[in-house]
Amino acid sequence: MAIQLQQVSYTYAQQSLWRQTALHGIDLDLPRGSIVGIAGSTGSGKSTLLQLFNGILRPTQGTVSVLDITLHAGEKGPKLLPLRRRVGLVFQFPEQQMFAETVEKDLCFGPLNFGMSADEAKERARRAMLDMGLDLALLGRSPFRLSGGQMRKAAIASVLAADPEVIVLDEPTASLDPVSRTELIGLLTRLCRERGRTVIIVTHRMDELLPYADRWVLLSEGRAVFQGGVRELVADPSVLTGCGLAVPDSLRYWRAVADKLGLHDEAPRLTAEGLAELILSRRGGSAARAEDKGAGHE
Ligand SMILES: Nc1ncnc2c1ncn2[C@@H]1O[C@H](COP(=O)(O)OP(=O)(O)OP(=O)(O)O)[C@@H](O)[C@H]1O
Repeated sequence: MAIQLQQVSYTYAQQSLWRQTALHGIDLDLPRGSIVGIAGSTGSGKSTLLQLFNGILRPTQGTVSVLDITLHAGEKGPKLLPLRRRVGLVFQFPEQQMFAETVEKDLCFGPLNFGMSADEAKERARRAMLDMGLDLALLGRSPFRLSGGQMRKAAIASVLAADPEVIVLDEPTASLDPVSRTELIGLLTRLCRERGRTVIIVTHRMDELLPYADRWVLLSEGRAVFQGGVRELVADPSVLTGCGLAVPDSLRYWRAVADKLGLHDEAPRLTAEGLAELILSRRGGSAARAEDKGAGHE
């Protein structure tokens, strides 16, 4: 497993009279080399949960195991640097993680801190910028003189530059244009499928991640009310509405088609292209005629 939580609770402001318990008794198993989507309504505890994964927050109860590092409630110890080296976290608000004078210094910070040479760090920074589709001319600019979308991309690039084994992202596509959103999900999918990285994404846009996620965790009022694959979500979308989420369009379309064509045992097709291909293949002759017509126009 990449990440395991056993009976984890987290309470903010433990020293004061006012306490807010954001997470209650969470058990989680997130497999290595998978893409995991985390969803839940506002205030359900998603950002708090992510911050437990790289030790920014320590559990107030229970145990968090990340790769081979285990953090127990109340424990203080020298485990944070190795953990942060292996688990990169992209914050919900990118300005919370950009702090250096220039974008380049920001992107080099992780690689240098983890022992790379200056040249290696600069090369990593350059590659991460290109992966994120950012102009290299921005390397010399202050992160605070970037547009919202550029800053989000630079914040993601600063995590990718350190090449962590587990990449955790809090609403990474917010403030990105539709093309950049698709490209980012594509890049993260490749990092998972081709390089074995574990990718964990909090999202309010389930539709864009549904075709790629291996597993979903749904949170409601600080509790993990669902853990499973897309087939389970398709079978019972009421788990979504039960925690205040709308059923994503792609799930609704798939259910409508599967009901009509009696395809309940098929793997859900959650992209427009996948669904269209399936419908056409079921219509057989009509599909062939449509192709013939298309060829006739060439
Ligand atoms: N620093 C903090 N101090 C006290 N309470 C906090 C703090 N941060 C979050 N909370 C509370 O913890 C609960 C969970 O917050 P969290 O930010 O984890 O939710 P979320 O699911 O990420 O929400 P959103 O979708 O709005 O980003 C909320 O009730 C919130 O008010």
